[in-house]
Amino acid sequence: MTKLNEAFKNHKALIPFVVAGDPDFEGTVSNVIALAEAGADVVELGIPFSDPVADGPVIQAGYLRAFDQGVTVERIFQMVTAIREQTQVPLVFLTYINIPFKYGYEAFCERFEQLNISGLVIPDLPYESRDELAPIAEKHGIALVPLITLTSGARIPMIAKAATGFIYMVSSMGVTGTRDSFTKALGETVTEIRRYTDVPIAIGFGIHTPEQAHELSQISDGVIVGSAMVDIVGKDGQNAPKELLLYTKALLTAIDQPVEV
Ligand SMILES: O=P(O)(O)OC[C@@H](O)[C@@H](O)c1c[nH]c2ccccc12
Repeated sequence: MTKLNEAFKNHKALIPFVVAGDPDFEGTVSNVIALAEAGADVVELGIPFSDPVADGPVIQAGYLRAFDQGVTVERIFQMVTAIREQTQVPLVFLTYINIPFKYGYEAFCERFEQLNISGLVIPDLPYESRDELAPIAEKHGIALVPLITLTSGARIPMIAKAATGFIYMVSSMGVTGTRDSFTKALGETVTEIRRYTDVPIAIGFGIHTPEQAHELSQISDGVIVGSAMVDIVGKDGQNAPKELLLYTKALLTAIDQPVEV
């Protein structure tokens, strides 16, 4: 938890997302190391799931490539062990609730703690259903990162007040995937969340150009970039680490730019 707070300290954070097991096990390890080397503040790793309701075509394709490699949760934990031999970059996992449910919440969170994984994002776990998992996550020092959408409305105070780690502000309606523009309502929602919590707010969904990363980091504490990263992995395969490094550096440079007046 503290590691995640530190990731946002004194600067805007960049959180790239890649799929665990894509293009293969060694490839994921190299990709995460490249992202950390480029300066990513946190890396978000997706556990492939068969029915990923919140994911668009690019990330679904990433999950399928990982399934082709025979990805399992156990194999992913081994992958993290290999990653941890080379980098202590804060890690957050994205997974659908069936995965930790089937593994067992206690055992799942225990593994997270052992592997120094800082947080968990679960898109199909509504705030109202978190009580079974939240105390176990907390006991193991894992932040259960809540998602707030443009339609969260009256539920914002309750979600924001209970948030730890950071808040995932979903930029737009629909599934993951790059977007060309963002609604002004986004800034208003971030301001609304701010009234209830000091926990950092990161915006994700749709961001792919350095300009967008810059623009959205100005109204938040950081940005999450997924589909654009997974697209690179899909296209460049074994060369992905180099491309991810360059792309991440370009995003970071844009985020660090002063605001134009
Ligand atoms: O792919 P995008 O549009 O850049 O969005 C981030 C996203 O990939 C990552 O955080 C994510 C992947 N799968 C998700 C499911 C739900 C919420 C978020 C996610």
